[in-house]
Amino acid sequence: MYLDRLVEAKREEIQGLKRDYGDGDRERALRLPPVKSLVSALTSDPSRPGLIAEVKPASPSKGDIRPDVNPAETAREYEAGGASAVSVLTERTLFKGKLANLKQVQERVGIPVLRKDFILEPVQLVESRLAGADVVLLIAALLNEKKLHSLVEEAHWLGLEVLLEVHEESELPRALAAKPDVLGINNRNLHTFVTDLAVTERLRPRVPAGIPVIGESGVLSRKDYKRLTRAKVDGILVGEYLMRQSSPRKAAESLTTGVRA
Ligand SMILES: O=P(O)(O)OC[C@@H](O)[C@@H](O)c1c[nH]c2ccccc12
Repeated sequence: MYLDRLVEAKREEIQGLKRDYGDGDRERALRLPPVKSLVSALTSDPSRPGLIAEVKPASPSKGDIRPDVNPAETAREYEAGGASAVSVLTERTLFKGKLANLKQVQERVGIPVLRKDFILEPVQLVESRLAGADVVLLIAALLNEKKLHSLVEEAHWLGLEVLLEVHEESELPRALAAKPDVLGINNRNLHTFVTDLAVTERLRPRVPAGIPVIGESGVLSRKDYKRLTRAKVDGILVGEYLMRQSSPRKAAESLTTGVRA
């Protein structure tokens, strides 16, 4: 299964990181200026969800989407098109991302930047902060309760915000108990790749007030975007659809304008 292989490859990468990164790097990360808040970006206009637009060169289910994409240019276009935040895939093998894309994007946009990768160990949080992330993704299905808590805590120490992603209702209590900043409901089943917007519709009402919620994956049209808007989410994360349009700015604009909750 691809996810197992991916996690295994990450574990090897983490061994390398543990050799390369030391206390000095963590100290350096702790001294960085504050991040740009995704929570603020998503809650500033309660009348509509914020668009989180993703730089996604490829994916395990679709193969190449836009492997030659210029991440910084695309992110600037997303911002000009009204996006509230940018998500940058940094996973190399299946998503054809790289860590350097994060910094390039962060240096060119004024909106928060999310690092999308498979984070399993605290050293990856230091790496993320130093590479320019404002927010990191954690995936509930990959982390036990103890790991989840310690990663959220360390992320907060480092000044990062945390987007914690769930797909199953059974993951919700554990996810909320970890006190992430934003809860993501992934419409894509990570094992079968099947996307179903009904996942957000089903889980959204199960989340208590007080934490911003975003619907992720499977938005392939303005109609889909409107459907998730009706599910009363604070943000909507869109990757593939935006990457396939010739103008990322116009594509972002077409999703964000005239859509009201
Ligand atoms: O391209 P889509 O269907 O619009 O999906 C974007 C985003 O939600 C998806 O890339 C994603 C959601 N959770 C993830 C976890 C790892 C890698 C990727 C993801």
